[in-house]
Amino acid sequence: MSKNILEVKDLKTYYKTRLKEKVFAVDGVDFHLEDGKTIGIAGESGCGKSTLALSLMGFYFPPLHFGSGTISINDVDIMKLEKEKLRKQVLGREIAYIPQAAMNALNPTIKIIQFIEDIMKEHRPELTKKQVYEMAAERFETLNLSSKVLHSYPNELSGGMKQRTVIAISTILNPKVLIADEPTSALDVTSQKVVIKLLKDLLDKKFIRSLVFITHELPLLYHVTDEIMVMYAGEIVERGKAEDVIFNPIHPYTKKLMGSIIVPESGMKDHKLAAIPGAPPNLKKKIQGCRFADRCSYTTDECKSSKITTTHVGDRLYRCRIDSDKLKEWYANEA
Ligand SMILES: Nc1ncnc2c1ncn2[C@@H]1O[C@H](COP(=O)(O)OP(=O)(O)OP(=O)(O)O)[C@@H](O)[C@H]1O
Repeated sequence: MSKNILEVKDLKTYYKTRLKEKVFAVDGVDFHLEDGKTIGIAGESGCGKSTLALSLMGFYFPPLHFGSGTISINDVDIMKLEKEKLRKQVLGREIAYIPQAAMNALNPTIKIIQFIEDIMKEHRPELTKKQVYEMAAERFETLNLSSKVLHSYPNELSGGMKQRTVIAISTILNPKVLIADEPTSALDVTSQKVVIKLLKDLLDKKFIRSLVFITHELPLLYHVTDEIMVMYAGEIVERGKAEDVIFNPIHPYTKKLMGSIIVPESGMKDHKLAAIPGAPPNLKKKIQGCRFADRCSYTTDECKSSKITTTHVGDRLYRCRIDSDKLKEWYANEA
């Protein structure tokens, strides 16, 4: 087994609102990512995916606060690092993050090359402007992006090209892990495919070693990541090999999530679409029992009152008190 590049233990992070209320957005998350592996994080809007990504990067700026737990990147506990060390030694170099809608946040008055020059000034000050340009041009060409893009302003680029450019800039220091938050949303299908191809190229060419891909479109991950974690209401409710989670879900939430999404895969064309009834719980309140209980078809009184733990079945885990064989039997009877 290879070493964990990312390891998170019982992580709890929360937002403090202006009314001083706490929103427990990441509530006891455990996970690890092996060096060289890719993982997807899926779940409905508001289940805590982006907050988990921010938390992994140590971006604790109000209203987001660290509660408890540990986050280790390449064996370094980032919560024990000074802010300056974290910024200079870990962020960008060990781990890079592309936030949601990053392509729209590029300063429109700055040429693409200048974003790269700014990164290099901080991390590779020994390089001349010419060397930075040559290095950037080579990287862009290797990734099938014209080096002409370096002379462009962000607004001169199409949406898809802007997103590929953001990804190329964010990975210029060859970080070990890239966390990409919804990198394909708001793009047309062709651009989505090109962005996914770029992420695969980055992995193949070893510019990055591991990838965390966040999306609300669970089936998309089938083509992208080795494994999938499903998040619901601040918790990880299921994890397993991408194919298993998509085609053979255990947790009733994963099952419902798959049932609510259009799946272009062959063999799944006949599946009936159904929205998940109700809404996720209010994360301002401490929740007793299963967080999905109010929306689940199989809920019993015990689900609402008992402490729900994580069950491991081989390399699969799920957070439901009902036995996986029983759940599968019910799903088969319903099909
Ligand atoms: N700045 C904030 N202040 C207070 N609560 C917040 C803030 N940002 C997010 N939240 C809350 O934290 C919870 C998790 O939100 P988060 O954005 O992490 O979910 P998500 O799964 O990434 O959703 P999306 O796919 O829409 O980005 C939600 O209940 C959300 O309302």
